[in-house]
Amino acid sequence: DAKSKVVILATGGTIAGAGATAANSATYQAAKVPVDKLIAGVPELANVADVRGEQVFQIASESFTNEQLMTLGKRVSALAKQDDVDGIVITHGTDTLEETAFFLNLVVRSEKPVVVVGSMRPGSALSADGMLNLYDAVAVAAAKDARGKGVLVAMNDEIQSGRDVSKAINIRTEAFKSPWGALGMVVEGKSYWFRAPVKRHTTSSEFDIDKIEKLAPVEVAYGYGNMSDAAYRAFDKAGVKAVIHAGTGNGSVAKHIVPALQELRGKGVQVIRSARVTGGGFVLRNAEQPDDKYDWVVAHDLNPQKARILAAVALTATQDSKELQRIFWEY
Ligand SMILES: NC(=O)CC[C@H](N)C(=O)O
Repeated sequence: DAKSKVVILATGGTIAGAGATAANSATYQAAKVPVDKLIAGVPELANVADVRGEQVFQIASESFTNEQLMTLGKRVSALAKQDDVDGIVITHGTDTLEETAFFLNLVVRSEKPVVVVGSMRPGSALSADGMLNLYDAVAVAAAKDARGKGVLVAMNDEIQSGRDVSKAINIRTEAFKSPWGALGMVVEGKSYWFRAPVKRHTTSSEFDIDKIEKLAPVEVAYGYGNMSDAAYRAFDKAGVKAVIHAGTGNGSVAKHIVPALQELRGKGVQVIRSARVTGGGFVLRNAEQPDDKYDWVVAHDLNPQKARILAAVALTATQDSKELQRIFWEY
């Protein structure tokens, strides 16, 4: 059997990090080690695929911009169209890995496996997790049964849906959780599957990175007791197309914030209710707030940062709040 051909696109993060000593598991510099060195560090990759690397960026992922998402997405899409590419792995900082994975899940029109991977400890640390995570990610990207399941995240022996997964812990290697559970596991280079996503993604998506030029500006404000409307007024001045309200409980909105949000909506800004409560529920429409009356949108089960990604993509195609709500139900 010919081995699968997998391209590793490196963007930085802790998986490319280096610390002063092996005891530095948490204090180190991210985005230091080039992709060829990452690949050379795991000779076993050659057992599961023919791999080659490309250095796309060398950054910590909290600094990822919309322009960088676009650049990465267009590169993934171009590679996925090539006959000599069977799967793509993206090494990424963990802080915003969930956003990039969801973005690619929405806009890359390919059945080929796209697997995003990071690590919680730099390669220089005792019990570094990056090498096994990279091996697992390449093994999943090379696997035929990973095709058509949307963009995946392989971390800590688990295969997660890029749509659902979130960084939930900042220190432990079991940092990534999905409220709906992992899709499967990867053990010694073999994938084991237990469920598949039902939301629209990749080949069943109406969005296509090849046809998008610029993402819409969307900002997020966090809800809490005594919240003021200052952030929303500032976002409005800055020219946003949508605001994500990371509301309390069921995406609830303090009564003294409602007038500012209605004012923004009146000017055409979309108001999207997400929630700071992310353990495994979803925001119910017309509960806590009259969304129909105010012409607001609910983010379904998407956390605020994922809701930002979907809104930034969807608003390249429509400015209609009903369409936007349909998209939030379907993706
Ligand atoms: N574990 C990590 O990758 C975190 C490092 C850095 N903050 C980043 O997201 O790139």
